[in-house]
Amino acid sequence: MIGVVGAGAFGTALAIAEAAQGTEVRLWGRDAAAMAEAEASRTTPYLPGATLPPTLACTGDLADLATAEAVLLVVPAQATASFLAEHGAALPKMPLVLCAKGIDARDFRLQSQIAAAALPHATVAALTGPGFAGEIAAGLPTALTLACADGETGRVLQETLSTARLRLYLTDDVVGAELGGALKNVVAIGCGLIEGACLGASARAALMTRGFAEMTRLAVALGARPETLTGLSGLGDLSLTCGSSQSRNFRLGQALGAAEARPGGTVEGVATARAACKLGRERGVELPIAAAVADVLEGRLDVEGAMAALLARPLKSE
Ligand SMILES: NC(=O)C1=CN([C@@H]2O[C@H](COP(=O)(O)OP(=O)(O)OC[C@H]3O[C@@H](n4cnc5c(N)ncnc54)[C@H](OP(=O)(O)O)[C@@H]3O)[C@@H](O)[C@H]2O)C=CC1
Ligand SMILES: O=C(CO)COP(=O)(O)O
Repeated sequence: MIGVVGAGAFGTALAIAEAAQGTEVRLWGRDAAAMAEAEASRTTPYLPGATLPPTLACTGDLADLATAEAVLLVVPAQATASFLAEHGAALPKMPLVLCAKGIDARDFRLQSQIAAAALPHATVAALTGPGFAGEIAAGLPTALTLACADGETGRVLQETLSTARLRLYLTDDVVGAELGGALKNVVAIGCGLIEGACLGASARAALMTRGFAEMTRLAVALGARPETLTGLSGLGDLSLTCGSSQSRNFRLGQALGAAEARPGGTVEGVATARAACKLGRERGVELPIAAAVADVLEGRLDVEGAMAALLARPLKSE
């Protein structure tokens, strides 16, 4: 049995993908009444049109996950620390697969660092890469990165979690995989800003490419291997989210660029932009794009001002 903790769009999509091949899955959500409603109706407001497969059970009681062979943690990145502090002891002592994409804005820790501190004896892995919840739930072909420092646990998880439609590639570079997934959200907001402000496809390609260089610089300074960033979890997810309005990060940028109201929902790149700037300052890594995105998000610059600041930087070699 696979346990999934966090019953939003992505947690439910992963639960559906695993259960679609007949695996028993238990999906936990913090709102017991909403979970009872999902269990009865076989639907969820987070994924309109999706049907929960028969082997997927919804619950509001973490004790129902006690026999899970692995647990996927899919609460938003900014909630991981408080969730593990409150409920970590109730999770089964089985590998914990971290699925959120973000850096904690309070103490600048990665998800794996938060989990290691909260559950020092747990084996943790990260699941990241290009995949929209709606597409995964619909059974469309998707490839993701599974990162685990322990090779044998990683191989078992890769076998257990891969399905006919969801193909997991394995790496032991947890820091690289996590940072690819977290930092691409910041660049996706930037690309959305360009789209919303009608600054053109050329500007978007430039921001995406220079954003990728910036992601790699910071990730390597924090211990990642550069080739991890060229894989699914970095370049793969960047290319998905920097050009699709299915991405909430891209959509937020688009709305701000067009001077429209901010859409709601989980937009991980907002907190991560600020956290990345802090980590960059600490490590002496220049992050002009993350800084420009943070400046716009926090109202210090408008899109034109941010673009002017980027264009005025000294000319560089590539
Ligand atoms: N959606 C996608 O396509 C993808 C998302 N991700 C990542 O997955 C993570 C989750 O995103 P997503 O599922 O889309 O977000 P959603 O906004 O769809 O859902 C978030 C879920 O987390 C729950 N939640 C929030 N805070 C807590 C908490 N403190 N304790 C327990 N549960 C909590 C919410 O509960 P409630 O309903 O009660 O508010 C909700 O069920 C993000 O890091 C995102 O980057 C990764 C790849 C794809
Ligand atoms: O990370 C994602 C797809 O890989 C989802 O992107 P958003 O969080 O921007 O919607």
